[in-house]
Amino acid sequence: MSDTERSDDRETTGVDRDPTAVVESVFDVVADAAPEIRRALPGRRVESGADNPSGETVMAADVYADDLLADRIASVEGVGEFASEERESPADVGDGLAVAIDPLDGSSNLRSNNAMGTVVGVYDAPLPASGRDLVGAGYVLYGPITTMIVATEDGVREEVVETDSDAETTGVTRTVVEKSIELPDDPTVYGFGGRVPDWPPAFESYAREIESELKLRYGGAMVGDVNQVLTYGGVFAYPALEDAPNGKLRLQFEANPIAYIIEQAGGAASDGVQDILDVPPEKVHQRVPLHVGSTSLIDRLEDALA
Ligand SMILES: O=P(O)(O)OC[C@H]1O[C@](O)(COP(=O)(O)O)[C@@H](O)[C@@H]1O
Ligand SMILES: [Mg+2]
Ligand SMILES: [Mg+2]
Repeated sequence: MSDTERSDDRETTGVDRDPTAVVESVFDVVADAAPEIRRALPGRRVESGADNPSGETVMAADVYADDLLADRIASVEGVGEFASEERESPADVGDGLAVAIDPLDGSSNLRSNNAMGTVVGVYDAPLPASGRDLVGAGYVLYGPITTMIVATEDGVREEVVETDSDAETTGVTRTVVEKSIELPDDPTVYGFGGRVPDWPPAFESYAREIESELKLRYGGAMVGDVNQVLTYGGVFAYPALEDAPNGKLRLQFEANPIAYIIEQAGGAASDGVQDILDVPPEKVHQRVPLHVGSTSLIDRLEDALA
């Protein structure tokens, strides 16, 4: 397990309630909302007409998931700040920890009916925060089965999330199916985002080596692609591109939570030079190149990009 200790000179949120309980309450909210979000998808595979703060098209399902989670997370005792990929600025919602979400990750997969997810990071610091301030992170994967990966300082677990009734908010059952996930020793899969002609030459050379060793698994939703790496070992990247040196994914909502999860499972995460968790937070919607997976493959990536 990697060292995710925070240094003492950074600002904390000064949360009153036991932070561990707050984190689990946030996970409860996200898990309880998952079946509702899943049920809401069929009629919301269309554009909402708005762009988000990153300048991307917002789908109707993005709006639905964002509204639902914003209200419920803001009501959790011990949550003081709420931010979303879909909202310009963080909202002050009381005293306590800061929660950052990607309400629907991979929503361009709605039309083609492929995997999507919900990502959440809980920080003990005002946003934008360092990944070292994360006290928990997780994601829901809306695949053939709805699963949730939850990471805390105690490790990483996988739950299956099910409903046993058609009721809107009742009947959600969570079953832990993996108590302590560790990346497998022998990596087998890789998935890299962006168009190949847009990759910087050093990344392309690395990719050529990796594709001769591992099997390609790329589905266009970070959560789905990262879950393949968590399950089988390997490497996922949305790298720097020639015309987008910071890549596509957002530090607060996507890269930090995923890096925390993968590192707690014994893997590594890098922006190409340094651990993602050490990337200085500058803006809420800041983008960062993301490379995560088996430690040996991330070490090689950093050597290749040096
Ligand atoms: O369509 P591309 O360029 O392959 O990008 C896919 C990447 O963009 C994302 O969809 C961005 O996330 P959002 O859907 O939350 O904006 C990631 O899930 C995924 O890794
Ligand atoms: Mg996303
Ligand atoms: Mg999203």
